Amino acid sequence: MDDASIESLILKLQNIDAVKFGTFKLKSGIISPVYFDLRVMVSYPALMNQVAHLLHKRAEDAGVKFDCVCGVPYTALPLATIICSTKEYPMLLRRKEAKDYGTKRLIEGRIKPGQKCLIVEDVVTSGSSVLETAQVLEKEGLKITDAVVLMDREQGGSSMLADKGITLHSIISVSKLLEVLVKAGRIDLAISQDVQRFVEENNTYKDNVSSVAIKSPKMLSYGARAGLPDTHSLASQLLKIMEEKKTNLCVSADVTSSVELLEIAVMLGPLICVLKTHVDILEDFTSDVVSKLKELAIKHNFLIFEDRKFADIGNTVKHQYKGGLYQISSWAHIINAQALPGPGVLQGLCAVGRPLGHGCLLIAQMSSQGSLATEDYTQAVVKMAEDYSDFVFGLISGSKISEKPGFVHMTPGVQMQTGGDGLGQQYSTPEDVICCKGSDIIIVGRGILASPDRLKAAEEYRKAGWEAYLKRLAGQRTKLS
Ligand SMILES: O=c1ccn([C@@H]2O[C@H](COP(=O)(O)O)[C@@H](O)[C@H]2O)c(=O)[nH]1
Repeated sequence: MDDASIESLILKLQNIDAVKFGTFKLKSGIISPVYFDLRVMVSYPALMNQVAHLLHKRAEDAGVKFDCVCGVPYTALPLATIICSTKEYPMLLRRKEAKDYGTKRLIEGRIKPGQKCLIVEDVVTSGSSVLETAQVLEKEGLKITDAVVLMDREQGGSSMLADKGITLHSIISVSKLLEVLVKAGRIDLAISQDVQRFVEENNTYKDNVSSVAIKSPKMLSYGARAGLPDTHSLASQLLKIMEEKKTNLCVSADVTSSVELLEIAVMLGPLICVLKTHVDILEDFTSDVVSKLKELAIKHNFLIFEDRKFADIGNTVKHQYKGGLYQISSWAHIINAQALPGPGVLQGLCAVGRPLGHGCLLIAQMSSQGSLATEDYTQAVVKMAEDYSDFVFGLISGSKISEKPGFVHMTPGVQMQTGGDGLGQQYSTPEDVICCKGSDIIIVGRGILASPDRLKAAEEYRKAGWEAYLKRLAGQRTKLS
């Protein structure tokens, strides 16, 4: 879905008064500076068709496979109807209340238990309406794994649904809406900031997230954390790079050709703090490539992170890190490891990496749907990381989960819009990851690599990640004063 069609859709929605700014009392009693009334769309058939087409395309682009479609009552019902009639999917109709006569069914239509049903919604705030619909459908034996929505208010709905096994794919996020309206001169910056603050302060899920997540990240800048006495020297170097280059972006260079890998490093080097590699997917690896990568890392001041995910006994990982075809320890500043084997994995890696001044990130959580990392596991990983902080300098996680201010949290599964890739990957936005969840670095792969203009896309992610960090710092200052 290209930026131009999203921008034109946003402007059309504002033209028909589906987006309003002012003072609105919500159903919950909360006063909101923004209100979405997408019901008005029913009076604009061309727009209805366009939105229905985009919702279907969003699911298709994400590789979602489904057998039938169900809209959340009421505004999404006509949208689901258009999708079903134009693309010829069977539709299921959810009633809000069962009739007290006749069949008393909550779902109308032919139900085929075991089939996958795609849920369609107009606006998601907490995600509770999507979840309610999913639960009614599941009671009838249908499988619900994905939902598409026109507007994600970014107030925790996608995280809540992800925890329930439902990936939310949105067309427009509130951040995107504000960005477009400010750029078009339709609203001023003060209104945009007011809405952003409201969204951040009224996250319906932030207070309920995993008890492992640290709820109020300490108010220290990257630069200040770099200077703390017990910050690992590599973390300190990284935090300084971030502060100096104003970037918390790590690009995941998941490409199979060495030429392309080096092109990415040349082009995006100035915008990133870390370049992440999967060296074993290169079809033409030579030691010359990593030598050139090292030179580029010095030239553009970034660190190299080989995402090898070591996960064996100490003796084996020692050899895997130091030797073999790739000799990872000779060029990667950062590596990562699974904690599953126990501390031996770190002892083996540390024996090789520590004398070289390298560091390791322990994987506490994964971004993929159905990950087996439970809260207890994650907590045990945090403890192991802190116990080995002479080599481990941070964590791979979805949010800030360690209180240690010198620790760096890096989060994969980031794109401008929430959703998934059809193979289990789940995406959160830079704003959510950095500002709401308190992580430090966004790891972005296809969000940048799949763009026809990688430089422009990387700059957009750098900007979004950095602004989310500044907002986090500013928000904390406001709360303290
Ligand atoms: O939990 C994890 C751990 C690692 N990854 C890696 O990050 C990138 C993500 O790529 P996208 O194209 O942005 O989805 C990829 O290299 C993964 O191996 C992860 O996604 N989740």
